[in-house]
Amino acid sequence: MEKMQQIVGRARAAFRSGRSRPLEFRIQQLKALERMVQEKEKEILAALKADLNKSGPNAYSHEILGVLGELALTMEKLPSWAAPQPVKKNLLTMRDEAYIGYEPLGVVLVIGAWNYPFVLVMQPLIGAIAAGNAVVVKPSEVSENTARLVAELLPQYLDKDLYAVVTGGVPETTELLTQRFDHILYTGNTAVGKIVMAAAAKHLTPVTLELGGKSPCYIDKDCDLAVACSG
Ligand SMILES: NC(=O)c1ccc[n+]([C@@H]2O[C@H](COP(=O)([O-])OP(=O)(O)OC[C@H]3O[C@@H](n4cnc5c(N)ncnc54)[C@H](O)[C@@H]3O)[C@@H](O)[C@H]2O)c1
Ligand SMILES: CCCCCCCCCCCCC/C=C/C=O
Repeated sequence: MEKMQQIVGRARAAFRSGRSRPLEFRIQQLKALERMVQEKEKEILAALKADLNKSGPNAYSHEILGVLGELALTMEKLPSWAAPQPVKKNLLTMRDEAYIGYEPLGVVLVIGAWNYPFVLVMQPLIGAIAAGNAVVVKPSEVSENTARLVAELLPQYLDKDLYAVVTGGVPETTELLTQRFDHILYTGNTAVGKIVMAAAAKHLTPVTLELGGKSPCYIDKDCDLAVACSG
């Protein structure tokens, strides 16, 4: 418990320092992330091969291209996305300067799933950094090589206190979820989605849940029905 408290506490203290807020800082961190993906492409593809036997072209198109695309789009658009938006004045606000300003939430937790273990933690991480937050990333323990690589690489390229990685499975995630976050992004199955939402509710933390259970599935006649239906 104390370990998770320390990790989240360190991220919160770093967030409170205010250094994640300036646009230049966010873009610099996103550039560093882009450099990480480009420089460590071979290691990322090797981890995906070891975990899931993904071929190079499949892993590159599904897990690397999307991350590089998200980074490029975010770095290009961030100045306009983050800019204050003017709003129409009314009787109550006619003497005021009226605009919508976008504020970071604080400390965001990203929990990834095993099937796209790199892209599913990187894309939410990109959004959270772009919005000026501190982030705790918890990759899926099922894809252990990718999880280990993410934990090894992120501190080499990003601000170590603002952006932390926690590895581990159910016990570690359960412990992590006792902490207060300002937003939680979870990808995975629906049953665990309910656990995440219940833990978040204790702190009135908003959640974004990318759940399963809605994908069409074709089972051919030569499949073992017991195995195919066991999930
Ligand atoms: N909607 C989407 O974008 C999307 C994308 C990818 C996967 N999925 C869905 O995700 C599902 C696969 O995910 P999974 O759940 O098998 O992945 P998983 O086993 O990797 O678990 C996901 C995460 O939940 C954590 N976790 C597991 N049990 C927990 C518990 N009891 N308490 C707290 N945390 C726990 C794991 O540590 C992991 O980080 C599939 O149904 C798939 O369709 C959805
Ligand atoms: C040759 C180009 C092919 C591009 C294919 C891109 C496909 C992107 C898929 C991303 C998957 C995101 C993870 C979703 C998992 C759901 O379970």
